[in-house]
Amino acid sequence: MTDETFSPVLRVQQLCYSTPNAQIFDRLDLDVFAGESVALCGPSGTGKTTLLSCIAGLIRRDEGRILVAGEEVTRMSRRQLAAHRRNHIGMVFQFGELLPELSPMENVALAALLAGVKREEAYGSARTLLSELGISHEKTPTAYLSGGERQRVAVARALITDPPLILADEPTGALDQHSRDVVADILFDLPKRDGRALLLATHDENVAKRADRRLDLRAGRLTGARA
Ligand SMILES: Nc1ncnc2c1ncn2[C@@H]1O[C@H](COP(=O)(O)OP(=O)(O)OP(=O)(O)O)[C@@H](O)[C@H]1O
Repeated sequence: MTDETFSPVLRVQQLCYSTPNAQIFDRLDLDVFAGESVALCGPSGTGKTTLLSCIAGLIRRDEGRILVAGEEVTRMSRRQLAAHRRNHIGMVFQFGELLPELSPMENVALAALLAGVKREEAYGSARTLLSELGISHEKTPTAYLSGGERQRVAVARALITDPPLILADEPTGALDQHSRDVVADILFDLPKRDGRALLLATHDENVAKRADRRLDLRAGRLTGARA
């Protein structure tokens, strides 16, 4: 086995970030490996969304390094970051943010088209993924879908570029119990099935306990571990 086998998909080293009002991260470290799910917990306002945003390169950190799939995103230009993100990071948010006037198929295929995939292949992969996730409303604008359906479309969109890292921010927060279980099943299956790394921020203890490890964000650092 090479060293690469043991390299984390996500490595955060000595991350520091402050807003004008508060220090959000104080030399925070985090590794997430292929095939592993990690729940990111902690009280409201401690910086879970901010951490996911720093990892995705949507917010520039003050100090520290972030590596995704072995590449240091904290050194990339905006353009490099956008390209790297499209191919290496899939993101799922609380309300399954989609383009409401577009169908599930269009929303999902668009992510692939933006990543440079050819039209036929993009639509073919979108159809396969949507069918795997049980979405049959190929032509209905996503505005008319239920919360659970939208969230499953959002998962399909996150997966279409086959990213090694999935970031999920309260992905089940807006759902009823049944949809919550369905979406959690799909997300926690990803590391096991495809060897992806999953980092999921949640307030829901039932969701958090399904992760391989649970980390709590407090006072700018991560604590706690469960194998
Ligand atoms: N652009 C900004 N300018 C100033 N403060 C900000 C900004 N973005 C976030 N914050 C502050 O940073 C802190 C962390 O916010 P964040 O949304 O990351 O917390 P969170 O742990 O995800 O909270 P929740 O669990 O409620 O979603 C909060 O105090 C928030 O008000």
